[in-house]
Amino acid sequence: MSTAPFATLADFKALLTGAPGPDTAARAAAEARNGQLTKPPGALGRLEDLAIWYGSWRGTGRPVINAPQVIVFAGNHGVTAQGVSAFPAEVTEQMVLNFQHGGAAINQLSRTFGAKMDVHALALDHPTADFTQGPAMSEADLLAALATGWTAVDASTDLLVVGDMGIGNTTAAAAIAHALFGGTGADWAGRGTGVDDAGVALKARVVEAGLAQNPTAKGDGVEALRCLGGRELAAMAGAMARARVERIPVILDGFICSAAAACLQQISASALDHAVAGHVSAEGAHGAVLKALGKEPLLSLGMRLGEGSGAALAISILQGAVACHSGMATFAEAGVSDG
Ligand SMILES: O=C(O)c1ccc[n+]([C@@H]2O[C@H](COP(=O)([O-])O)[C@@H](O)[C@H]2O)c1
Ligand SMILES: Cc1cc2nc[nH]c2cc1C
Repeated sequence: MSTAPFATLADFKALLTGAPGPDTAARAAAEARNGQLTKPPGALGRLEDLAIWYGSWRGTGRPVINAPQVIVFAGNHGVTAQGVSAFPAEVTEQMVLNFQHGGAAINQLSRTFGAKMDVHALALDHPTADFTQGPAMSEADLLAALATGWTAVDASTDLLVVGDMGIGNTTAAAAIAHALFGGTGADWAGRGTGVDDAGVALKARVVEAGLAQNPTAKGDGVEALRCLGGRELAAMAGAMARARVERIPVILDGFICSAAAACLQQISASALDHAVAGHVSAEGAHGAVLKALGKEPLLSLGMRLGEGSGAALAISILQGAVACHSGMATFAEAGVSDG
């Protein structure tokens, strides 16, 4: 799709709110099949739920995963002027080149699990405004970034991972979490790329200053994304929304991806029904965000890289779940006594 089917934020919200749910007949068929497979009931644990969930979104009781897509979105953040990251802002662009040359972790993980990987750099020469001074983005900026995400999703994709690259974006994600879930700045500020205790305390103050400067962001997913987010967060939200509308299952990545997802969930309570949490990252507040989203992470490996890396690793879990569900023999087929 070359152009997004929304021209206004109201259109975007309406698309998300009106998105179709999973296929209940496919779900019933998948559940029935799961009950006949050559294993004790429930013996594959959460893999069974995953396969049934996946089939319900793909509209089949016996699904396959043929075309996973990983999309990495990159953006620059004006809030880096506050000294909130352990790395300089130019690393964002340098890492984009690394992605394009195949040298990043996400390149290796995407290839390992057979996912197509795309990279979208969003106006890196024009960082968003420092949100301690005013809104990070205008409505036009937000719409453009949402549209970039929306159109980046291949129509043929059957499993989506969205990743982020943006020096300073753990501060943006913390500010979004503060806006949507309350608490204090310290509840959401973490080490990001590796700031020390003084750096975390500074981030907490910056997060609180951001919400004080942008009161419309409080409790409002669209305004939180516009005022406190960044272009890559908005593009991730746009891609996840497209996937929701097209019934493409999504694996959520870390703290930044989850903050973008939280904005969608605030807009529509069912906006993340097509998503599972790939992992819980080492960023201190990620677990609390996942809890607020009602998502139990598949993996907990101490990762805090972003790029979609934790979610890409979790593609393998879903592939395993779907392979068992769709490839195993039934008791009748295999001539195994079913007790
Ligand atoms: O995904 C996560 O949970 C995560 C946690 C910590 C850091 N990151 C990555 O590190 C960058 C942001 O860190 P920072 O310290 O610059 O805010 C950005 O490129 C993220 O992808 C990502
Ligand atoms: C080197 C580097 C790689 C990254 N990948 C995602 N965020 C990152 C941040 C840094 C600093």
